[in-house]
Amino acid sequence: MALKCVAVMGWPDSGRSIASGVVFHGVRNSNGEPRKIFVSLGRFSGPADNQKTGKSSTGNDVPGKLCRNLVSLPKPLTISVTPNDGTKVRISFKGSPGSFTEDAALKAYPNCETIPCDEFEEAFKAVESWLAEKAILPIENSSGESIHHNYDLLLRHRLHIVGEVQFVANFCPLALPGIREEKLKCVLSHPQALASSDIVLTQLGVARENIDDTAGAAQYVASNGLRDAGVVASARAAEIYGLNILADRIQDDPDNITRFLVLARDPIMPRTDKPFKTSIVFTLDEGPGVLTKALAVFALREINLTKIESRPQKMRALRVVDDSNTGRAKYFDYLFYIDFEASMADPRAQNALGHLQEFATFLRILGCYPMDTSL
Ligand SMILES: O=C(O)C(=O)Cc1ccccc1
Repeated sequence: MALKCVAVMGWPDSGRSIASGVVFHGVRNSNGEPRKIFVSLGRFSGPADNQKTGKSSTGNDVPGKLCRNLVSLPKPLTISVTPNDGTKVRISFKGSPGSFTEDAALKAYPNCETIPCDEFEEAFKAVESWLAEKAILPIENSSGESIHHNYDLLLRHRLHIVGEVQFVANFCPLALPGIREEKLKCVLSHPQALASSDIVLTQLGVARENIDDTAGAAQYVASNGLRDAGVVASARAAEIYGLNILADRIQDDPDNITRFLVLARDPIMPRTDKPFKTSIVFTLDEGPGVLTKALAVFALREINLTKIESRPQKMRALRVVDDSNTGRAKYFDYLFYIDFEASMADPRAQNALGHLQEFATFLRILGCYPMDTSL
């Protein structure tokens, strides 16, 4: 099997983006048809540079006054690249202003304009429709929980992973000014924030109510003047919605890290001068030892795996959109998501994926991006 790499560049002067990418040819499927792994594809970059949404965290459509000045700004990781025309990079995220996801966006892109969305799907669509240049979404945390829904969205959409952000969320109990923690009967927050703050919340003896957005919970308590309800949210949420910070870092594990992915319409060019990670998803035929064989393609080349996730697909069709954007219904027994520590510019990674493709029934590279080594 010959593995050929082709770098494709084109149309820089025509108002279109440079189509840059790496195509791996030479593999045939069981019907003898050629198959290829397509890493990336150029896109039209013209329209919508001045488009704005009505909903911007910097546009301040948010009620509440500043209350305390206890905000610890996240340490910059700065993947940050400001667009050439001097405008701020627009980053969509699910949640309200003051959420931890927005904190993560500001860590990586300190000067960005964040675009709050009601759902993860909307954050993807904001990028696809040019309302945002990037989306950011949580994917897993160091307690071992993965956000499975977001894995499904990665596959259903054709955005590329262009970065990761590792972020230690500082969970703070918040309440209306003048309310002491003994007065609280219940605490509202994202299930992950509630679960991670179990020891302190148990000591407080409060009921817990799940809301899928910590900052949204803060906004709710503030705007409804709830005197017997607190929230677990960020110090920035306290500032935005005019709540008091009752304590700091109440998480059971002070080092619990949440990992976020940054997505964009175009992939970034893989490099080898700094540590890169690659994320892939694939399916295998059923049979004894096939997963071992799949993992061996990395072990043989001494490529470290940082994540493996499997998602059963027995019960429902999944609409898969590949880079050619020809969506079709597919039924898989299992999807395997793997992150490995190598750049696609590294021949070891190219050979490993060429090898994997010899027996994988589906393979897509979700992105190749610099590792966040800031923590
Ligand atoms: O609700 C938020 O603030 C989020 O951004 C989701 C989340 C919740 C807890 C930890 C990390 C991200």
